[in-house]
Amino acid sequence: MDTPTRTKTIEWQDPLVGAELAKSMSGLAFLEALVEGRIPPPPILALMNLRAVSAEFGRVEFACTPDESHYNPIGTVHGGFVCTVLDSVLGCATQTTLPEGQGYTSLEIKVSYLRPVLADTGELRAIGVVTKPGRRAAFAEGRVEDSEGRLVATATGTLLVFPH
Ligand SMILES: CC(C)(COP(=O)(O)OP(=O)(O)OC[C@H]1O[C@@H](n2cnc3c(N)ncnc32)[C@H](O)[C@@H]1OP(=O)(O)O)[C@@H](O)C(=O)NCCC(=O)NCCSC(=O)Cc1ccccc1
Repeated sequence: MDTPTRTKTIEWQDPLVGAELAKSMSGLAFLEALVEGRIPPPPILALMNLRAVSAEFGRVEFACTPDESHYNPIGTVHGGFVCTVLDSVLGCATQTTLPEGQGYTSLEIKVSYLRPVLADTGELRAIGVVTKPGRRAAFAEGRVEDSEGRLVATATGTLLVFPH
């Protein structure tokens, strides 16, 4: 079938610069620097129109604007997009609780998709909160809301904490 091709251009910076800087900063200092644009944002943020809005100990807020390029074959934004947003805020909320020298990675995430996201949904707000920080495991929860404050998705997750 001959349908018109649509394109978009993504620009990003070397992701290893920020990853290296993270090793010599507390997690909160790193997230504050990301919010204030003092470190190069990881490429996934550009790919997903995602940005870090605020960070405090145990809590982060991100914003993103999905578009048609994020669609699945059933005419809505792919569930993996919303899951990735939630994985990001759960991870970054956990990072804010970590001292310098501690790293983390996601172990598992459970997402509930409450409302579909469409190309005209507009900006989404994602909030991640640490339910319980830990020396070895952290537990976090998150939610995504649309611009009218309607709940779009929720998640809970577990993260592994380890020395860099
Ligand atoms: C439909 C349901 C699952 C259940 O809804 P119900 O139990 O009936 O609850 P309720 O009546 O309270 O409605 C609540 C809200 O639900 C929406 N809505 C409901 N019915 C329709 C409808 N007929 N048409 C359109 N929208 C409908 C509507 O916004 C409504 O809000 P409102 O009250 O108007 O403000 C809903 O929770 C939902 O859409 N979740 C998101 C799922 C999702 O996006 N998953 C990820 C994408 S899948 C993927 O990517 C995987 C894949 C990959 C590759 C290839 C293939 C697949």
